[in-house]
Amino acid sequence: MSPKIVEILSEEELRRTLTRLASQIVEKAGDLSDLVLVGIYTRGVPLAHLLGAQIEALENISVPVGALDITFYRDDLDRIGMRTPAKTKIPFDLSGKTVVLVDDVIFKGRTIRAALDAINDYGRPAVIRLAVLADRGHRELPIHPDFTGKCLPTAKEEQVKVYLNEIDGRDGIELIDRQND
Ligand SMILES: O=P(O)(O)OC[C@H]1O[C@H](OP(=O)(O)OP(=O)(O)O)[C@H](O)[C@@H]1O
Ligand SMILES: O=c1cc[nH]c(=O)[nH]1
Repeated sequence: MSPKIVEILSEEELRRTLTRLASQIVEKAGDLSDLVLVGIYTRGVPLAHLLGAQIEALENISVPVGALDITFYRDDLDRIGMRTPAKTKIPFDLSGKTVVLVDDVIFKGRTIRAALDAINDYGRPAVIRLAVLADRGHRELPIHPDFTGKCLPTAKEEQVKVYLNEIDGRDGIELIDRQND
């Protein structure tokens, strides 16, 4: 049987959600000249650029955007083995900055735990916040987003899939249930 797929956010809803997240970040970030966005590969990176563009449109200020590869900081690297080389691009010092980490989905929280570890290599930010497009619950660590696009109660075996035009050729979020697959 094919998996059951339910649309959670349409293209339009996803873009509207990004606009809201950008406004919330602006509202809470304090001095915008200290704000930097760091997207986590894979889809956190285009999301961080989209949020940066929205903030620029709202506030007429250019926010630095970096890209973080957390692969080497995962707590299961032994099990999954070495994958691709690090692609991190943070060509600015994070010391004293307000860093907003950006990812598409938060689930167990282990990716963000690794990201906090990785960020240490690029300076000591004044503050680190977390923005995600979808929070599907089931955390295994005490990590919670500060900015959430969509809170999505899910079953553990379901999958939340974010599609972004920049990578997937379309925008949207789907909930996928492979139980009867
Ligand atoms: O909270 P967690 O349980 O750590 O899960 C969340 C992470 O899982 C997905 O990444 P994935 O590892 O699938 O890699 P990808 O982004 O490169 O597809 C997602 O993009 C988050 O980064
Ligand atoms: O459902 C999930 C779980 C982790 N990461 C995702 O992108 N989706």
